[in-house]
Amino acid sequence: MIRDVTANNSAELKTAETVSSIDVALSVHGLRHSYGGDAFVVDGVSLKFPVGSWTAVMGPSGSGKSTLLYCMSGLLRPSEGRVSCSGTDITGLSPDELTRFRREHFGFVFQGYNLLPELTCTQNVMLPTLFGPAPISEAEANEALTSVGLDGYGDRYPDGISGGQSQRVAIARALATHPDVVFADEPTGALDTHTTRAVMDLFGMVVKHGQTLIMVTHDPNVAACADRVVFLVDGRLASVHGRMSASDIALAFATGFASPADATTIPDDEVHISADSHEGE
Ligand SMILES: Nc1ncnc2c1ncn2[C@@H]1O[C@H](COP(=O)(O)OP(=O)(O)OP(=O)(O)O)[C@@H](O)[C@H]1O
Repeated sequence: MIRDVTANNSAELKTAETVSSIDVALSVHGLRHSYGGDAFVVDGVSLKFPVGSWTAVMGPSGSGKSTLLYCMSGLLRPSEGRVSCSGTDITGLSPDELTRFRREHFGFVFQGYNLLPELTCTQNVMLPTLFGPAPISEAEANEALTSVGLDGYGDRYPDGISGGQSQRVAIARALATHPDVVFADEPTGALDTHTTRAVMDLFGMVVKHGQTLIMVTHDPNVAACADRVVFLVDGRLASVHGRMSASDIALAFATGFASPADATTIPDDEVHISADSHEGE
């Protein structure tokens, strides 16, 4: 059953608390983005992401998922609205400040891995930190590779490893600086089912360690691993759910995202999430 994350019956309230009463890693208010002209591809999104939560952003092709992710992560400056992280409104930062902030607080995992072929796996993990104030050592990069199951792969080059291993290098690179928030855009889009499962297990570990994960995906099985599923339609929040099964997610797609009886559209700031969503994992 799709769980209504704003359900107001008492049983639900016992296991849920408002995000406003727990630590928030990232907060987005009134986000709108246009690539030019009057059309907003992200149109008035407000959400809060609790520390240590895992959110899947889903919706039809072209609904603005990637644009939302890029605006939230400071890769794209939104046309309107605020994005706050650790008490900083990142939409108010200068380009240099924003680059620094991203480097210190955010990690990124993309479908295409974005590994440089001329560099070894270790060097790829180290690379983003080399331009900042706290470059990581070779040993730290290798430790990050070990944490994603790639012990001994440091000297290999990207063209000598599989797609799944490449994605794990990309995840090691994203995690090496211990970012507060990891943004992932279709992180399993190019992976087979087995490797997808391994990447989801890794993400589960990341979240258990208190990092916050925000992931765009088309895959109901992948989204079913998240604590919360957010559906975007035409740049707007269609509905926000707690943990969903893959079949309920598929049903939501089939019925237009908000039709299932207990799905809900969340008002601006009042997003509820299960307080015990990682228990028993
Ligand atoms: N750089 C850009 N310039 C102009 N329009 C863009 C740009 N990037 C995306 N768009 C448009 O913005 C809309 C939303 O795109 P976006 O990639 O955010 O959607 P999406 O939901 O992630 O799509 P998909 O699931 O197909 O990846 C689309 O109509 C797209 O064509």
